[in-house]
Amino acid sequence: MITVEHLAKAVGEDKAPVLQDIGFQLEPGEFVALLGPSGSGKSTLLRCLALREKWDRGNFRVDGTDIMKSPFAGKRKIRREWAYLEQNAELNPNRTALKNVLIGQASQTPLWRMATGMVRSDDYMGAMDQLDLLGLLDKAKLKTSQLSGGEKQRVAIARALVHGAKVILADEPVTGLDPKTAENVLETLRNLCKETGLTVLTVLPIELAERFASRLWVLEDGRIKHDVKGRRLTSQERLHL
Ligand SMILES: Nc1ncnc2c1ncn2[C@@H]1O[C@H](COP(=O)(O)OP(=O)(O)OP(=O)(O)O)[C@@H](O)[C@H]1O
Repeated sequence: MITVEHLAKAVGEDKAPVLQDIGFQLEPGEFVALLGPSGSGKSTLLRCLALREKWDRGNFRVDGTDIMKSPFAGKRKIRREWAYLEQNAELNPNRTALKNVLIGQASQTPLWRMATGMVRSDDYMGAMDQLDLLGLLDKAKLKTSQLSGGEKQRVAIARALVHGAKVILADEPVTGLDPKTAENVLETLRNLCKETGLTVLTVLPIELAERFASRLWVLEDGRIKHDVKGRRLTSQERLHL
């Protein structure tokens, strides 16, 4: 269970308030789409939850751990168990897609493994399975510098899944993908949410959000103005989107 209360964040030199009072509870297995006009704070919210931004205020509890009050254990938990996927996936361009998936992110992998690139042979099959699931089997041996933006994003998702992420925070993961590939990626994530209890928070276009997410949040004035489960948005709720 993830609980956030009164999250506030101001940005820039003039300290413009972007997030003013964000609060929610999330159960394992939820697939949340963040919606809202440009500049409404969707990326800022994901970055705050990934602890890539310092919070100005707010309470944050994950599975009973108070993240703010136990900075060391709390932050380690988030860095190990949560994956944050930026709009431009952070991958090693000189290594293949497969190696990127196997080696993992700096926060999830022992240093010696990052440095040497050594992996256990039994990890190999799992990585190939995940690349296959995301439609990347034929790209596994290519360096990620040779992949498109969408392919890199899917490698980053495969990497998060292989390393057992419990929560994925993904900023516009299907932007730039062709419609069929985008649907495949979102269907994979949706199935993982249902079958494994993975939690996903992501920024998506509204059409895809309504088809794939189990919960829709509309951000406005620094708050979650609408929190909708199991249905589409009404015309009133989508007024400013
Ligand atoms: N580091 C920063 N310095 C100054 N302003 C910032 C910073 N980060 C974000 N902002 C501003 O905060 C506001 C919210 O930005 P954010 O990227 O979170 O919005 P968004 O809803 O994700 O927008 P979009 O849909 O266009 O990606 C914007 O006005 C943005 O310019």
